Amino acid sequence: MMAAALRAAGGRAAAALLRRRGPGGPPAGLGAGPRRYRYKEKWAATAPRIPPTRLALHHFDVNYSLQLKDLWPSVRASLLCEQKYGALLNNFSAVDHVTQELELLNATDFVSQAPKKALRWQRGAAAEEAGRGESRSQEGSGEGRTAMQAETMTRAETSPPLRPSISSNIKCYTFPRGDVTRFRPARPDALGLLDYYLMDAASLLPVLALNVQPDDFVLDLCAAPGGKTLALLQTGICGYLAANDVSISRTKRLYQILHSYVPKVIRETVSVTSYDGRDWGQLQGSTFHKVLVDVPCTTDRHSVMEEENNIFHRRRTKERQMLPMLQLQLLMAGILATKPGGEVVYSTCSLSPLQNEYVIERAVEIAETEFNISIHVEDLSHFRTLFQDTFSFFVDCRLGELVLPHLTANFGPMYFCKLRRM
Ligand SMILES: C[S@@+](CC[C@H](N)C(=O)[O-])C[C@H]1O[C@@H](n2cnc3c(N)ncnc32)[C@H](O)[C@@H]1O
Repeated sequence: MMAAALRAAGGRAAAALLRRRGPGGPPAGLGAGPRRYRYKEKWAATAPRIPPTRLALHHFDVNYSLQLKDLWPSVRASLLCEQKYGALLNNFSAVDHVTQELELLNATDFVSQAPKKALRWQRGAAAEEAGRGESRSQEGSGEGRTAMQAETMTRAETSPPLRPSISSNIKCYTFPRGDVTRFRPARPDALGLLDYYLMDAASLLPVLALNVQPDDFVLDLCAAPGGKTLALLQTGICGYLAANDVSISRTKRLYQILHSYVPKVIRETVSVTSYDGRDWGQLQGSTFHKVLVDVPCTTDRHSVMEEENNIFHRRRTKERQMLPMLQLQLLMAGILATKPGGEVVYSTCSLSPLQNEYVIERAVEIAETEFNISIHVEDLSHFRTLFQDTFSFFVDCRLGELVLPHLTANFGPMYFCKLRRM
């Protein structure tokens, strides 16, 4: 029975996976253990339980090695190592000296650093261009050449900043590449509001991609436990913020986070609901300037590390297989909730193309054919330039951007893609 299951599960990789016995693994004897402990297939009443983390890893070995090729072994190792966090500063907290404290530890705000780095990048490109111009016009006077270079440099400095205009109000500190220092737990101020929120720093990228503008009506369709809702509130410019999540228990955690980080007057402006997000398009269609659709997914890092609440548990197979459908329905609802001209950011914390790019492609197609809505997939490739010092990006996405876990920058996975409703 086990041998048949192994064959069905995909042969060599599964066998290799099962040879190594990890914590909570199947009984000894599946692999190279002493002969007397070997599992006697014909005597066993039930097949040994393979832990969901092991099933997840096997599933990823089979699928992601095809997608990521040579990159997979290092991404795999990173998924199995301690992840890095970022400290999202709470602008509502009155704790003093947090930034000084973090900077003394050598942490930097990767959000505010990005435009500076982009400017340096633009200057570098301009200098290169000026250098090329110089070698083209050998005959120009020294003075003339300097003036031309200066003009090119000034143009670079005054040229519009790389899109998006990164919201300067969001501040998130991270330690440099290769530095695995941990942040201390958050501390309360005199009113009990915590000074920062620890989160996967890559989770901020979908919020930054949303590029909230003053007075925007914003919908966070799958909001709990609330890290991204909190980041949206840190911009301080939402005209109206609706935070929805179908799960009542997770919505309670969202309330707790709002309570721990946001003053009452601001909290009360957030509309928290527990609808099935798939119905939202019909409830409040064409209403929002910006919609975040941060869908349930295989949460790849969690799936290889935690047995509890693991979507690779055998009893959740059907639910897992149905995820791309649920994701598509949620994205469609998000598109329908957006005003014409408004924007949707879709995100997952999975590497799976089936949950990422295929969902986008299907949604664009369905919007066009069934709702007569044309969608433009926005280019976010400048994120790779802006944030290359902090995150490792996969360069081969067709649509959207994907942060790959890396041993020196162990954030993600995080896929995000921005759509404009025309
Ligand atoms: C990836 S989590 C969201 C994380 C959240 N955005 C954050 O940053 O903290 C996905 C969420 O989708 C919610 N969800 C699942 N199905 C849903 C549905 N049909 N409608 C709305 N929310 C749903 C889950 O309860 C879960 O909280």
